[in-house]
Amino acid sequence: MTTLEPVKVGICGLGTVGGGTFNVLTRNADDIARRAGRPIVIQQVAARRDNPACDLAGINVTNDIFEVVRNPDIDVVVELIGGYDTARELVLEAISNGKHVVTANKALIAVHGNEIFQAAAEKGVMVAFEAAVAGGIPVIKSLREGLGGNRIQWLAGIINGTGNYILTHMRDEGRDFNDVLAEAQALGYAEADPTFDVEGIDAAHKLTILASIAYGVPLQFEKAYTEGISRITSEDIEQADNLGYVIKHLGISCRTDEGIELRVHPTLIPKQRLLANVHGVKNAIEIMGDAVGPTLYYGAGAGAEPTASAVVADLLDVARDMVTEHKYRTPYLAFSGIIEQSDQAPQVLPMENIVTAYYLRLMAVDRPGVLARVATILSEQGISIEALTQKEATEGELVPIIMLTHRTRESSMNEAIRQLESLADVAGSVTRIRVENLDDNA
Ligand SMILES: NC(=O)C1=CN([C@@H]2O[C@H](COP(=O)(O)OP(=O)(O)OC[C@H]3O[C@@H](n4cnc5c(N)ncnc54)[C@H](O)[C@@H]3O)[C@@H](O)[C@H]2O)C=CC1
Ligand SMILES: N[C@@H](CC=O)C(=O)O
Ligand code: NA
Repeated sequence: MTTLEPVKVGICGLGTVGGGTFNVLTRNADDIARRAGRPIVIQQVAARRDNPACDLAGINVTNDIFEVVRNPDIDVVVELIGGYDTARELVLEAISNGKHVVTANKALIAVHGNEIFQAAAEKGVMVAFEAAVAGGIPVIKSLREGLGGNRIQWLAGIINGTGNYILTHMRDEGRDFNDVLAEAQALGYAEADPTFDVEGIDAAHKLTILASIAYGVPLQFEKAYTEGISRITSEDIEQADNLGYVIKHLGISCRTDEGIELRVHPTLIPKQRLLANVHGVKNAIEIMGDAVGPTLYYGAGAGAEPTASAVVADLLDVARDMVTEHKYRTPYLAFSGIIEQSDQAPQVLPMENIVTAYYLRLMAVDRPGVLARVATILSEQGISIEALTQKEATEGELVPIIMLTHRTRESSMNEAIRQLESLADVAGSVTRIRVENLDDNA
């Protein structure tokens, strides 16, 4: 029996995830070595400053991340600095130096992934990114390998831990948005720029990656529809609750006859659905395959060691597959030749073409005929109302009118909202929240 050489790893970035990865790799070294069939050793760490959670005694530490990708003794570069530009440069140089790459950087993969995978394929190296989607949940591996026999019909998930943490604490404790966001930042959940979390950009990065793996299409982040949670009010949370729904921030991607839906937005989910009961930093993704039916993946979507769990699992895969010829390895995005055949791929649908149900809240002057005028506008756009509530008001006061509609096309709803907002009876803008209406009966 031949004994394999240790796999030598260089970690770039020693923040939340870098520190977690260092500690998990060190603490569980024996089990990891037995699983990989050889030790996985930390050869070098690049950090701008110490991480108090890590004991770096005896470790080769540099403050130059590029020293790691140029270090001839390193087999695998672990990119945990985050961001687009320097990370892209670092990863492309690592690849060009023949090193395998593990990254947790969804922004990098969603935006520069096509270029990175092309370069990696030419060089015959692996790029693994399990931590990039839903932190510790092994959803990339499940979708890419575990569901490999299925035609994927849709997937929907809570894929931003910070956003879910904020919505959960606002709803359960009536706390202020900014106060809960500061707490999520202190816990290490948020992105360096937290607008990525609250405006849905981070979730759109992750959805882009999942959709590409699900349907075998190139990464197309620029076509994702992105709406965040910053405009969700406690009034809407309460109204949704009265109607039997919970508001969650969902990433949804469906395969339709017209193309692929790729959308991230706040969504009303019926309280009894599993996704409605995912709280705090937890993430969950429901995936519908034609053979398996619905499956659900649940766990911590952010945090040092949950995310490190995924980084280390990737290192194990890389360690095992280093001895396999590149053409026999699992393709980066599950399907072979995605980027080469991009002109034949199904198109991402413009948002105006999607069909869904809606929650609408408008503030109206309480005078005779207002409901009839609202109903006429909706009916002229072919939109039928499933439920309507109007609160009692005293003379001249603005009252909320809350409606749930049946499924309709987004373009019709855009036109109806435009007309509603121009009514003299309606004050301000109309709040629209889409209602989850995915069919999970396989
Ligand atoms: N925090 C989390 O729960 C999760 C984060 N991620 C991703 O993991 C990556 C890292 O995120 P965090 O650890 O949260 O960020 P962080 O900000 O805690 O850590 C990044 C570290 O990289 C260092 N760094 C940045 N540029 C550097 C450079 N040029 N040279 C040397 N050091 C440099 C920073 O000083 C910092 O210590 C990001 O891509 C993020 O999106 C993914 C899943 C979960
Ligand atoms: N900021 C992200 C971190 C994990 O991807 C999140 O909150 O989900
Ligand atoms: Na993951």
